[in-house]
Amino acid sequence: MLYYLRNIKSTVQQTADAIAAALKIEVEIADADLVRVAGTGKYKSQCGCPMDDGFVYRHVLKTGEPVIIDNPGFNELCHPCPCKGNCMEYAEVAIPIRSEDQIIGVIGLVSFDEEQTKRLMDNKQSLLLFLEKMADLLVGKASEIQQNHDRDILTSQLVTVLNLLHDGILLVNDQQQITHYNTLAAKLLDIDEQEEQALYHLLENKKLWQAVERGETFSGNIQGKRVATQLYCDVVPIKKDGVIEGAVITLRDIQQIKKLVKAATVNEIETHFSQIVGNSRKMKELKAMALHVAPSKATLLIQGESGTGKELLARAIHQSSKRKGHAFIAINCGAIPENLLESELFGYEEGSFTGAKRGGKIGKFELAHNGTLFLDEIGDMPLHLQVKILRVLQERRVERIGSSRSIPVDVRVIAATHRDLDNMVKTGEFREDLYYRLNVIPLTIPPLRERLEDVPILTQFYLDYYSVVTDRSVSGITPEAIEILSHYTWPGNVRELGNVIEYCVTMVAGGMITADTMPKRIRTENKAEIKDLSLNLKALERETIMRALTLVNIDGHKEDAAKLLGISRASLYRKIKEYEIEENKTFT
Ligand SMILES: Nc1ncnc2c1ncn2[C@@H]1O[C@H](COP(=O)(O)OP(=O)(O)OP(=O)(O)O)[C@@H](O)[C@H]1O
Repeated sequence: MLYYLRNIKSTVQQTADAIAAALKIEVEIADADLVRVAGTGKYKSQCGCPMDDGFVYRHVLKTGEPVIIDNPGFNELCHPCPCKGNCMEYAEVAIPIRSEDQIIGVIGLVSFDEEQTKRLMDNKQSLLLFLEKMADLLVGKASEIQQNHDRDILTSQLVTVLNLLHDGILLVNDQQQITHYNTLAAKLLDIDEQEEQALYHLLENKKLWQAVERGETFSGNIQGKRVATQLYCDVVPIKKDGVIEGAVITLRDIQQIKKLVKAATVNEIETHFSQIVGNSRKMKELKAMALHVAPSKATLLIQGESGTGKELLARAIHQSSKRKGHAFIAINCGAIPENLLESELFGYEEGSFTGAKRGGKIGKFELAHNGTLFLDEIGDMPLHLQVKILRVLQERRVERIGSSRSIPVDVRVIAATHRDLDNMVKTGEFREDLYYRLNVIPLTIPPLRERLEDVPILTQFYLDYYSVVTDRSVSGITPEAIEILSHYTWPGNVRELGNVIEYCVTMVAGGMITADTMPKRIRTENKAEIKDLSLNLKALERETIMRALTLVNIDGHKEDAAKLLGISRASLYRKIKEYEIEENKTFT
């Protein structure tokens, strides 16, 4: 590292004065750029000036060797000097100021009379040793100043970085004293910068204090002592060569975390009952029922086939409840591997299992505090987790994996499934106690095939939606196409209908949706269905006619049979012929 004598000007001057006083001789000290940094006697007034004719010093700086000149003007170093022959100096000693492998300056002693010259020349060797010691002192001081300066810069860089962070940061020493904190920590904990700060003055939690003292990690909710705010803290110990030096504590305002969660879950998808499309009697009844139970605290179970809108209904219920200002957290129990599901739901403490994240993890129950937790596909929940869910529902507290601390949670659970839970209880696949707990208010969404009258309105809804989303307007849909949609069985329910309309809107691009532009499977199933239906109708008609003939006891009473059937005698004869009914057969 390169040190600069100009950074320790006053120390350099004090050193020059001390040498001059001790040796009664003039002293000048130059830096590596040949600028006089300090001087005594007649040189004092020339400090800060470049030494243009410092041929001797230039040589010392270049070679790193001391120089003694006892015959100024005759020494070969004096040859280029313009003052050669008029030199006022009697003798000179110059030694390098060396820092590691660099020369950072020169100390020069100059005599201006015989007496000074004698003193200089008689004690050459001890003088050189003395000057070397002085040079070392200057290097030591320069390095100390430079290191302080570098440390100050590093500190202010760190402070800037710390203050840019979105977490509060406390640095604590091994005595639990706070040595540094950023502005957010000062705000979160109400730190008074005049006071000396001990950790226990600011944060109320023995486990946290112990973790710092023992050099252990810690994560958890903590109450600030001077503020009402609940904080989420992480402690990471600082150790050097195995010795505890202190810790870094990060602080997050729990309300802020919740706001972020809410922003990510609520604002984006606010769902209202008006968004649940459907005017069929069954849907009207369902929506009325759901609207009625929405404000209550009751746990709900929504049953229905895939794609019938279970999550949509759950969101609408949340939005119509007092919890709407808080998070709606959805988790699909069937889509998460069994070994991860538990930690997703309940969270875990740091170090509770191999692979656990540093700082632990907040579970969905905690995230949904004050809000709604939507447990989709609850029928896929493993039995051992069903027990844990039941416990949370009963005790309204949750325990993270690896923690004995139970955290109070106020969560409304809405569960959903496409499976027959009633039957699963009978076969032992679903716990009866949990089933009854969840099924306080059951809501069943009918499959689309049981409310085909909703197909036209849903079709229009998706036509409008996908015209906007795909930016391709459609001029309309033919009655025949609507007819086909209305006769399809919709195994994938509303989701499938939405997909079909998206396909049509994309395919026709500005034109009319017709039967021919429908996906093939919809058209083919439909034709087969219509054929089936007409065959069924014919079979039914044949059977009814045969029953009527039996009732009136066949022979001679065809008129009565026609009356019973509400058709003319001629029609009855035509149909007997058409259906090849054997007239003399007795029908029982
Ligand atoms: N009545 C409806 N009105 C408007 N959109 C609906 C309706 N029902 C369902 N949808 C839409 O259909 C899609 C599927 O709905 P949702 O995810 O709520 O169904 P689900 O029953 O939860 O399905 P799964 O059981 O497969 O998760 C969503 O895009 C949803 O917006």
